[in-house]
Amino acid sequence: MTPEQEPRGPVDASLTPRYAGIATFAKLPRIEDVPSADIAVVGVPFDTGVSFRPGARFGPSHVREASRLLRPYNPAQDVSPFALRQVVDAGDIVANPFNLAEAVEQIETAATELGDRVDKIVTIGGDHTIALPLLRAVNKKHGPVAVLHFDAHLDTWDTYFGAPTTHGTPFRRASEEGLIDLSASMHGGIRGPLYGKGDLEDDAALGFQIVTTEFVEEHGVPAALERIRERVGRAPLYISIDIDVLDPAHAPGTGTPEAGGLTSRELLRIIRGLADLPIVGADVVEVAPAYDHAQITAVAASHVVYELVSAMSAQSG
Ligand SMILES: N=C(N)NCCCC(=O)O
Ligand SMILES: [Zn+2]
Ligand SMILES: [Zn+2]
Repeated sequence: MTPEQEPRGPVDASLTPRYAGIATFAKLPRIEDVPSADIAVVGVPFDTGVSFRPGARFGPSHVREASRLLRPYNPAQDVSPFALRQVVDAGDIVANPFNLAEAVEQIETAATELGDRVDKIVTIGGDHTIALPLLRAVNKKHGPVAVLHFDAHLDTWDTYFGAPTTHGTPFRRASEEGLIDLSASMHGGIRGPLYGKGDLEDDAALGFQIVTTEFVEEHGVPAALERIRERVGRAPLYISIDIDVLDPAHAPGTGTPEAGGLTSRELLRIIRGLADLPIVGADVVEVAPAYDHAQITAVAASHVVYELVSAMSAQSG
């Protein structure tokens, strides 16, 4: 690589204090500032699809603020993602807060266009509704993908107040549209009260399998990873992470918190254990800063994004 071809990394924290300057993700360059990019982090500030507490529209900027402290070498994966690939912050996708259908189209269009410019995208939400247009965009590029979905919630419910497109329904809609390889898809970290037993039956009928939080507690991360890896195989993999998969102690800043979740340490270990899989895209959603304290949730989310980018960097190219 000639020096001009070398990726432009984050602002050097030994020359400019981390707390100075505008917060792009990890102080990385903006997409406009480099000739081309391999991996883009993009925000989708949108929360018109929520069933309970609003506020995830402020998630992207909150996660970027907390990402200032990330450093360029990731010892857990033995990789320097920002040196290996050109990683950029692609800013925020504009999504109409007053018209959910239009917003969903805007997100699909913008994610498709961005997907034409870069190899892989990690999206910061926004509420979980955005996974539907993101999967539509991914499907155009890769066909049906295995979906590994970490969440307290199934998000395969049918409708809320008659509305089919909400943050509780993206994986039902994506399944119906054939966007997902349902022979290789799985939920991780599911827990908490449901509307009825039928929720689980409906979910299984769609084709999903589940590794619950209880399974992780009972058998540990290695056993959970074994089940996940057996299920997803080597299919192109999309990872969707609802930050409420974490215990509210680890992620209070979210709209539909459920007690008894994973620790951030467990989630980070799980992602690291998937780092060699063909991850084609990912999202981290449902960070709602109004309920956060001391950036607890945003720090966790920023590290989750960092582990995803690290894993992708070893595969892109
Ligand atoms: N995707 C998230 N975070 N939550 C879905 C919860 C839907 C419900 O209120 O039942
Ligand atoms: Zn959730
Ligand atoms: Zn969710």
